[in-house]
Amino acid sequence: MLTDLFYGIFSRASLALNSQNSEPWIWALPGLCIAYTIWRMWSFHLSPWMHSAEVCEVPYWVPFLGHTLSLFINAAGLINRGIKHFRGSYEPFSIRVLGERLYIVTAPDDVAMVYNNKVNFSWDAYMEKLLESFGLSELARKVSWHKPQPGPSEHPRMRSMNPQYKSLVHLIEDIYKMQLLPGDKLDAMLNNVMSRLDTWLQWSNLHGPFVMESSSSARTISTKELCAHLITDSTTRSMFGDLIFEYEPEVITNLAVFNDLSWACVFGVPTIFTPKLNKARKRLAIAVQRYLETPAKERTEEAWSVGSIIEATKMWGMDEESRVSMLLMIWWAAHSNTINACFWVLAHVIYDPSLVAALRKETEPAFKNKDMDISYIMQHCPLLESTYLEVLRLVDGAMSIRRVEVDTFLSGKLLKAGGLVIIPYRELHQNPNVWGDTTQRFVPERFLRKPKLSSHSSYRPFGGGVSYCPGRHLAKAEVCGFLAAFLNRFEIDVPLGANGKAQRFPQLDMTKPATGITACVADMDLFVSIKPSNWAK
Ligand code: HEM
Repeated sequence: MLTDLFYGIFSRASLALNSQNSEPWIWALPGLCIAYTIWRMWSFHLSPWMHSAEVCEVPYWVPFLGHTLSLFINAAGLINRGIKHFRGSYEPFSIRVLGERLYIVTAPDDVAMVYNNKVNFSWDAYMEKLLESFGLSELARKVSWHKPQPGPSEHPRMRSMNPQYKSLVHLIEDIYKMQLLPGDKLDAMLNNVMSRLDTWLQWSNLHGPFVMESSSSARTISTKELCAHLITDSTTRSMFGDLIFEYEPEVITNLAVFNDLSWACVFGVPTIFTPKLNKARKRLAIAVQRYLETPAKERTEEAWSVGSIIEATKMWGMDEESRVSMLLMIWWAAHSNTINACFWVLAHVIYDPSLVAALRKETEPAFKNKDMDISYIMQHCPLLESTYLEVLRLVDGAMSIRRVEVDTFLSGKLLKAGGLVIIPYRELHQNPNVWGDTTQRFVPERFLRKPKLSSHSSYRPFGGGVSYCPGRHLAKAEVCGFLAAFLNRFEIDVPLGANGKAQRFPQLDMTKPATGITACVADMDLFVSIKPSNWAK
């Protein structure tokens, strides 16, 4: 009824505004004001009061547009505003983006329920969006969700490769889990990546575009470039071998551009606005295309998962362009977050000399031989692990997305079928009810003092439920191994900046929607001066 009244007043006012006669203006403006006031009263006061079981919406000024701009300009600020608007109750609330309602879930128990109930809250809808954003054709996406049936016409390899006859998307997820969850296949990949990182982090090998200045005894390093270069190189070679670098010598530069701008791809920004991203993507796609055309027997260094995914996409009859897009997506997932994690862990540690000393002491036994002992680092370095978990808590700006399949109550509030649920990690990781009054501070020993926090429902750097990151073990080895080797092999100093003042601690770039660990502001970096440590010379 109120809606009818609102539209009645609104259409009379619009008619008046469109009229040639100037007199109706006198009527039109107050009419519009009244209509607008009624709409605000109804939407944000009366309706929530009358329908108390429904999820309340954060007020906004412009109908339809709602919070669209705020979401893209400062998602964390918007969600924080929502939490404050509902007086820190952490009950589910909603925001409006281009006319659609998005449910924001931040209370630890609600988060656990969304992740655990994969029937009511589906991950597949978001995966479908991701496949589209990465460039899979409509037909390829249809093919990817198709569940094959056993029978005489099935591909001869189907039964051995896909004994449960899952859809291609779910088969690829399984392949990734087999590669990355603890077992022989993870060991093979982890040893491959770590031995490359170990080799890079020797004084005699540490040359590249990340070296800003160099003398025989010291080098100035851009840590941002260093992390990007070493992690991309080691991860990429462990996946595709050296062959991909023959097909595209500028792999590292193009992947850096792709990573920086991947948010635009994930959020479906039209390609006309992203020429730099398109160019980098095209170069990488050509390299992957050539890789796909290379016979399997010549792709001798590839990871088991890469070979399996290439075979599976062929078996499903996916078109070539979509196969390339699928591999690009997997390649991106394998290194983009790890680069940023490495950078932030390094930055937080280097600014704290007593932590540098403590971590050196703790990790030193892993370097008593020439090669780094990664199992020692993974199993016997609790302060390093705690530091890593604490940095992830502070810098992870990603969100999990699920679609509500069936009307479901969370904390007494009704989430309607068809709506999208967003779980924003930053807000989970800053919740003062969980993290106390030091929530904003870097406390390296936090997880050492309270180990249970790492499995708390409000700590989700790797997501949860069906999409719980299978790469978390590899990521931990890469970041912790990288840091331990850097601290043990080099004496490190933070020189003054170009302006003669102390370098500012790098800032998180909160102006772009994050797809994982938040990147550093584009024109900030952390330059360190390094010398070989005495024993490593
Ligand atoms: C610090 C580093 C990393 C972080 C913070 C991270 C974070 C995440 C998160 C939050 C998700 C779940 C997304 C969601 O629920 O919407 C995810 C999924 C995934 N991650 Fe990671 N990740 C990291 C490293 C890696 C690495 C090294 C690999 C592979 C080598 C990897 C492979 C994947 C894959 C394949 C998925 C999708 C899982 C699925 O569809 O079931 N990640 N990651």
